[in-house]
Amino acid sequence: MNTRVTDTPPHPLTALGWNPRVAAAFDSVAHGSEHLLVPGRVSAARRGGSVVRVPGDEVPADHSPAVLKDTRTDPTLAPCTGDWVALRRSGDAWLVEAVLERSGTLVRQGIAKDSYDQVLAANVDRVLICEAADQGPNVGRLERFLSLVWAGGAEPVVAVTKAELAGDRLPEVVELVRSVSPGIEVHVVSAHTGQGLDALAERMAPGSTWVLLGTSGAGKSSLVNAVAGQELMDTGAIRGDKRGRHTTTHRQLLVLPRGAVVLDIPGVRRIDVPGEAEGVDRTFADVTELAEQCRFRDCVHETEPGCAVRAAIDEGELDLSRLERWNRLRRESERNRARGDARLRSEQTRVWKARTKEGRERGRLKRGGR
Ligand SMILES: Nc1nc2c(ncn2[C@@H]2O[C@H](COP(=O)(O)OP(=O)(O)OP(=O)(O)O)[C@@H](O)[C@H]2O)c(=O)[nH]1
Ligand SMILES: [Zn+2]
Repeated sequence: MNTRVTDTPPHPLTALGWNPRVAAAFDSVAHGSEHLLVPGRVSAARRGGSVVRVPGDEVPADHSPAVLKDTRTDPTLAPCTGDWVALRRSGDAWLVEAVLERSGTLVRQGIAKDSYDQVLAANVDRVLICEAADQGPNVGRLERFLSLVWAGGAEPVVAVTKAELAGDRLPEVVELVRSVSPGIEVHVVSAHTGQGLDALAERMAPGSTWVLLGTSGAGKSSLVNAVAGQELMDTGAIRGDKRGRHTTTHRQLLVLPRGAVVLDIPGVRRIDVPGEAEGVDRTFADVTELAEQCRFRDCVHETEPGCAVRAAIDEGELDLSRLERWNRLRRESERNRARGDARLRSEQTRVWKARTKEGRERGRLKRGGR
C-alpha cells in the first residue's frame, strides 16, 4: 500500500521544503509499510512526541514503538526540528511511524563519556552564522561555528549583523571575517537600517531550509523579522529577559513570506569541535591547500624544509595565529573523535553480547530447552 501523490504538482508540502530526495525517501518507507502513511515535517520535538506540519494542518503526534525503540538505541535518531517523517493514524491520534533519512544536520557534540550527540536541526540546506559587527568579530568562534556546519553537511553563509554599530571600523571587521571564511558568502546586514537585507532575502530561495547560528544577542531573531518584514520571532528587545524562547515547546519551523523555511533552534552555548575531520579541514581550506604542497607528507609545519605553510607565513600570505588555531581545532577534533569511537565500540560490544546471549537462548530452545 502506498500514498503516492506525485504527478500533481506542486506537492502540498512544497512550501515546507518537500523535494525529490524527500519524496523518494518517503516512497520507500511507504511501500514497505502495512499502514497508510502520510508525510509531514517536524516543527517542534519533545521526548516521546512531536508537533508535525502536514498538508494544510499542524498536528501533535506520538512516537511509534518502533521510533521509541530506535531512540533508545541511538538518541540521535529521535525526531527533531526539521525532520521529515512518515505518519499514520491510530484512532484519533497521529503516530510518527518513521523518521526519513536526513540530509544536512546541525549536531551538538556530546563529548562527555556517556553523553550523546544531539541533533538540533535536520534537513538543513544552509546555516547563516551571525557575528555582530560591534562586538568583535571573534574569529576563533566563527571558525568553530564553520567547522560545526561543514561537519553536518550543510552549507555555511556568514552574516555580519548590526553593521551600523561598527561605524568606521566596519571595513576592518568585514575584512577580518572574510579572511577566515575562504570561499564563503558573507553578507553585511543591519536589521535597523535595512542594509544588505534585500541581497540576503534574494539568496533565501523558496523551499530552502535555513538555520541561524550565533551567540545570544547576535541579532538572529531581529534579522529574520527584518528579512520577513514581519515579527515572526520574539527578539531580546521584546522579551526583556534571556529565558523564554525555548522554555516551552513553541513552533520552531517558520516559513518566510518569500518562501524560505527557517528552523529556530535553541542557542548553542558551547561549541565543541566535531570529531569529523572534514569539518575543520573545510573551515581551514586555505591552510590545508598549502599543507598539501609541503615537501613531506607528514610535515607538521614547524621547521621542516620545503614547508609551504611556513613559506606562506614568511611571505605574509598566511597569519601565524590562523595556523595556531588550525592546529588547536585539529587536536580538539581528534580528541572528540577518539571519544566518539570509544563510545561506539562499547555500544557495539553491548549489542554484540546481547545478540550472542539471544543466539545461545535460541540454540538452547531448539535443542529442547535443556
Ligand atoms: N543597533 C542594532 N541593534 C540590533 C540589530 N539587530 C538586533 N539588534 C538588537 O540586538 C538585541 C538582540 O537581538 P536579537 O535579535 O534578539 O538577538 P538573537 O541573536 O536572536 O538573540 P537570542 O534570541 O538570545 O539568541 C536586541 O536588543 C535587538 O534590538 C541591528 O541591526 N542594529
Ligand atoms: Zn609544512
